Amino acid sequence: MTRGFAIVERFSEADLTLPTRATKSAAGYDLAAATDFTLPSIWHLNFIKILVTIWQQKHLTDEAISSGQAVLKPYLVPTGIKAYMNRDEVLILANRSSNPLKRSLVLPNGVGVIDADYVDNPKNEGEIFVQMMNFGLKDVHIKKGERIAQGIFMPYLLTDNDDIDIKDERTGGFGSSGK
Ligand SMILES: O=c1ccn([C@H]2C[C@H](O)[C@@H](COP(=O)(O)OP(=O)(O)OP(=O)(O)O)O2)c(=O)[nH]1
Ligand SMILES: [Mg+2]
Repeated sequence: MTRGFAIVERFSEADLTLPTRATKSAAGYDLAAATDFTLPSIWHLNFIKILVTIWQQKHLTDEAISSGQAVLKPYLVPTGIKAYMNRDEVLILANRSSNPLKRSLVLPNGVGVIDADYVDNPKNEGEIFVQMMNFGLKDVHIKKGERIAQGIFMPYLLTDNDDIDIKDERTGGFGSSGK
């Protein structure tokens, strides 16, 4: 087994399909949403929410923001998919170029980096989530099975003095290795 995709346990009964490439020379494997998912427009803040946001900017601690208490935050769209690969490879998650153009959907992290040691981690089995924000005026309703991003497998290189004795094992994602 060199590299590939598998469905995570919690979606084993959900009839998901594994990512595929759309054309002969497409670099990216298209990843789809595992469930229906609504991405609210970032502009849909009513007056109260605007006040709350201003208040939060002043008073929320970093911990509260990272635990999801901020009003303006990215959403994590589940894919129900994990990716396995060789240790010296990485899956780069990129937006589909049609997403910003047609649906105002942006990946706030620019690209997602799916590490080889993310797969089967004890916290979420290595499920890939796509971070998204909707900069359009209307809410966007994503349907289960709709393609939302693409994953490109690539080799990565190490520096001369790389510390090959790193013993830390990945326990999750999204800040699991500390700040
Ligand atoms: O768009 C993304 C980006 C990352 N991940 C997962 C896979 C990746 O291996 C892990 C950690 O990502 P990264 O190293 O970019 O984030 P971090 O903030 O440094 O978290 P950590 O401390 O867990 O490394 O989170 C996703 O599912 N989707
Ligand atoms: Mg990291």
